[in-house]
Amino acid sequence: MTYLLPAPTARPASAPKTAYLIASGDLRESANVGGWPVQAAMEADVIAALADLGWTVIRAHDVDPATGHGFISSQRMGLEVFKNIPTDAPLIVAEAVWQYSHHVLAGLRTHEGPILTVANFAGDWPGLVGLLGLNAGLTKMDKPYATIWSVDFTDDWFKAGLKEWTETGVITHDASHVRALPTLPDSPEKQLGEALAAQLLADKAIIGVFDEGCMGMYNAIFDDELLNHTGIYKERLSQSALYAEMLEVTDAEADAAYDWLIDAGMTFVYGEDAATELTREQVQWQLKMYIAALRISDDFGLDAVGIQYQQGLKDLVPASDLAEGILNSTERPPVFSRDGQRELFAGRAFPHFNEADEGVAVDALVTDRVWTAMGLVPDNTLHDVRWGEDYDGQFVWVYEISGSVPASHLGGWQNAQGWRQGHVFFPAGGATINGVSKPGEVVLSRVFIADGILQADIFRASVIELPEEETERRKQATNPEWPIAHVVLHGVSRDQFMARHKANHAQLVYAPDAETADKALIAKAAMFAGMGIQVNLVGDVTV
Ligand SMILES: C[C@H](O)[C@@H](O)[C@@H](O)C(=O)CO
Repeated sequence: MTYLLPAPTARPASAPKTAYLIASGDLRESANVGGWPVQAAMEADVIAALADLGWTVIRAHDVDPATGHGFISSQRMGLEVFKNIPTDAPLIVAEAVWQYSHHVLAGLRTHEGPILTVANFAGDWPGLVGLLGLNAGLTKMDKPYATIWSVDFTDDWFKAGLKEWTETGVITHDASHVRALPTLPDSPEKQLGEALAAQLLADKAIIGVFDEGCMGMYNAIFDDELLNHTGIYKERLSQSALYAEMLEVTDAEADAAYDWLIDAGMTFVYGEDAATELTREQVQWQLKMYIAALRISDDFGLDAVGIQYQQGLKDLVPASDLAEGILNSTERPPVFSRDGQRELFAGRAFPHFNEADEGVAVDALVTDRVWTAMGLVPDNTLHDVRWGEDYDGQFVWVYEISGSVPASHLGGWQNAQGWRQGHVFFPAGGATINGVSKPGEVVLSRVFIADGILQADIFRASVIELPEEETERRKQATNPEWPIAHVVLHGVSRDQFMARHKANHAQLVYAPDAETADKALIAKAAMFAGMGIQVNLVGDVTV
């Protein structure tokens, strides 16, 4: 018997001083088309910088005349593109937009040549967010890569880094700001963190995930075999069930939640045209989602919940952000059981992890428990690490999540404005919780997978106030409909942060003052460590 054996795919041979370039994109064609001009300009800059070093760049996939953009827009397309790349060729992944990492991770996993990820340090599209998400995915996969970024690709730091990559396949970054958590001296905070960890390990907790794997964020999927050792288990839920539950919520119940928000001072910027403007009907669906999410959380005895939204639900109902920000707020409209007899999770925030990011789930749950036990307001949120620039001699980050923060971060519901989500990302609209995060002392963190284990980076920062014109400039330079925080990291430079951070998100929680923030950080670090998570202190941290 003879069988017809598949012939191995013929790939081109690599050539000296020649790199291939690919660009991972969004699944939403509106975002790919919108972001393409910025991507094309960035790629030209990168190619010019390599030409100065005597290198040639071959783009491994063309601009598609049908769509008008040159992004890899699905995992399948990624597989096809990789068939045209020599397995040992130097490979550049260039990103000026938010991208779905899984479009390219399959190809990158088996690529044998040196890999460089590069982004423009710019705010107009979430390219830095995309870069950080991709790097975190590669880190989780244990795949070596080099990474770099630049405002205009002409600065000496960028040029030196690029040269190093062409010569060695790596780029060395300064990691002197990171240290392992030392043995903590005994303190009430250490004891609290350890006791909370022991309780979690013994009694266990459940995070409810409405559809895992949002927007290609491989880094945000935590394998059960790693997660369960921390005491946390997943309840896998379907967004279809959430939608079905939303249909059961009455208008009167959603109206009551709306009236609560209005009484608390929230305002909404309404228009007429639902295709591009916010309508009361969109908000009604968002409030039904809020109520439905809490009812399902009650049904399953959840300790935290995450809604993916961005695939599936985005074509069905308005954005999840309003519901998410309300859930993460201690002060929120009451929600009752279906029979109206019991108020659900009364008097407390219910931790929600946006974009079903399971690193955020672990962090939100821990933060909620530590801050609550210390008598502090536990309201916490993820932010996209979006961009930043110097202001008045210090680097001020733009932390900006795509739609929601707890209202307390804005100083209260009276400072929260519902703006319509942009139609490029959110066709069905819905209100954001827009505003400017109040100045104050914060603890930042990120739980991530590296070296095959769960790790947590934990660091201190201040949210500062900037003049109104500067805030407005930063909002207009990014997405003005999204809430912004002006973040100054303690003892961490821009490039140290970019090189080290292994996620597109960072978790942020306030403390009333610096001393309390330092103490709460210790309790949080002790709890993470007690859960078996490797803790790293980043920047100036007092322990
Ligand atoms: C709408 C956009 O895709 C955003 O959702 C994206 O930038 C992220 O939030 C990624 O974390």
